[in-house]
Amino acid sequence: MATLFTDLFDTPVIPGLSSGEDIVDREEEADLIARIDAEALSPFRFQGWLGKRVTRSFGWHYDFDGGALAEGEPLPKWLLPLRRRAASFADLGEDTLEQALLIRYDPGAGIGWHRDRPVFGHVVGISLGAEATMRFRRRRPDGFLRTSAPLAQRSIYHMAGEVRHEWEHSIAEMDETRWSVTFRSLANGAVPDGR
Ligand SMILES: O=C(O)CCC(=O)C(=O)O
Ligand SMILES: [Fe+2]
Repeated sequence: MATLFTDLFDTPVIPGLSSGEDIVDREEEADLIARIDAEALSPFRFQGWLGKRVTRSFGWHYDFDGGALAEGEPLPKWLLPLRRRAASFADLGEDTLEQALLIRYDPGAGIGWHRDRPVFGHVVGISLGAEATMRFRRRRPDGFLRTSAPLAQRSIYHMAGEVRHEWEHSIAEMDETRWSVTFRSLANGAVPDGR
């Protein structure tokens, strides 16, 4: 199946990265955006800095200030049908996507270079509102290998394997508002009591 992230020969641009278009329709998109905006979103905190994007997580909360994973509030009911679709797209059991992160990027907000925390496993993201470009880079002895992929409105992506663990990703500041919902599984051993 050809996806946004495949080349002419249907090879993923980066192994482990796949995407699909129109995972929700326009009406569902408008409803999800209203639901996200109705949640108490707060500026992303990182080691004392406040980011421009606003976020809220459910299921598990990774505290970037303290560097710890903590159990959070359960996923709200309105997110469950979207999680079901995300899990089906990524061929995962829906219960394995234990964390949900809501983000709103107001104009001028983006997300800097990072790899998602190792306590998480699969990352499945849904893009709402303005289209963005996700940039990818991987360090090589002689510099960075770079590529990018469009995050179309109402599309979904899945990061696992190489793209998830070997590459960093970022989104440049945008002029228009974008919302995303990302679902994550936990990595094996992320929770000390072994559950
Ligand atoms: O907004 C997105 O789709 C990506 C967010 C992201 O990279 C993250 O939360 O780690
Ligand atoms: Fe990320």
